[in-house]
Amino acid sequence: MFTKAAFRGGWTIFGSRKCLDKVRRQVTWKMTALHPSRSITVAIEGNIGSGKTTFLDHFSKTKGIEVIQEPVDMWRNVRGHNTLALMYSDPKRWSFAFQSYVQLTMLDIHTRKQKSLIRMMERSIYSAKYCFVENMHESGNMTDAEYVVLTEWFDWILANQKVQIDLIVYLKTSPEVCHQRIKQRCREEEKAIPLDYLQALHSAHEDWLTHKKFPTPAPVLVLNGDHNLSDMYSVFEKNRHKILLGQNL
Ligand SMILES: Nc1ncnc2c1ncn2[C@@H]1O[C@H](COP(=O)(O)OP(=O)(O)O)[C@@H](O)[C@H]1O
Ligand SMILES: Nc1nc2c(ncn2[C@H]2C[C@H](O)[C@@H](COP(=O)(O)O)O2)c(=O)[nH]1
Repeated sequence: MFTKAAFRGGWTIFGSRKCLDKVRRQVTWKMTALHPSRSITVAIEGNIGSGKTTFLDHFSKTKGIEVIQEPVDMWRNVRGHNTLALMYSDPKRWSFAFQSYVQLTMLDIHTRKQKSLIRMMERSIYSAKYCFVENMHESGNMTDAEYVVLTEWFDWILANQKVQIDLIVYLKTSPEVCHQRIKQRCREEEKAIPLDYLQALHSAHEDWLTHKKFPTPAPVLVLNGDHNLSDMYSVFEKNRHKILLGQNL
């Protein structure tokens, strides 16, 4: 560590005041880099099977980070009804009901009291609307009337509730890789997910996060999610300071 003398007599040890100021800036930046001055929320976005849970598991080991995974188990058991399975089995019939409940559960997460300085949440109310609801409406699985009712709810929530996020980490994983990983994970309800559904969801994420077809509520940090597991951990660590500062440096 730098001693007080070093700072006081900077010119003697560092050769010049300019050099000392540079060192001071670097030390200050390093010291704040892992401890933002206010609470921040980071949303991990990406296709099904893109590696979001793996990302969250990795950072859950860091002290001072609160991790909230997607409430999939709540969607699988709404007072005894598995709405996730219903949606996959008959999307035309169940997309609206399922997305209504997704929107409610995500709102609940966004508005929960934050337990740590840094909160990392799997997906957000934004991707539910801008990716999944858009895809269901475009694919004809949601009627115009259902779409506008969900949009009215969404617009009211944004106008009346605190659902802000400070950084979006976008795990950009190719649909083909997601498809392989979903098979590997073999979640019962997802066994029949076709590649073209993942391709449509990839386009929806790209439309939102890359082409900005819809507002992005925070800076977007794009990480290539196609690497193998050990390389992904290196990618996570290489970007740790950007992720924990809650901004795309
Ligand atoms: N980089 C990777 N390489 C190989 N398998 C991975 C990688 N990341 C995740 N997986 C595996 O793929 C499946 C889906 O990963 P997961 O993190 O659950 O994705 P998501 O939460 O985005 O759906 C899991 O079985 C997980 O162990
Ligand atoms: N139709 C929607 N499905 C959603 C939404 N959010 C998540 N999901 C599905 C996709 C997966 O089958 C499962 C968990 O997602 P992972 O990406 O974590 O595997 O839930 C949504 O808003 N609409």
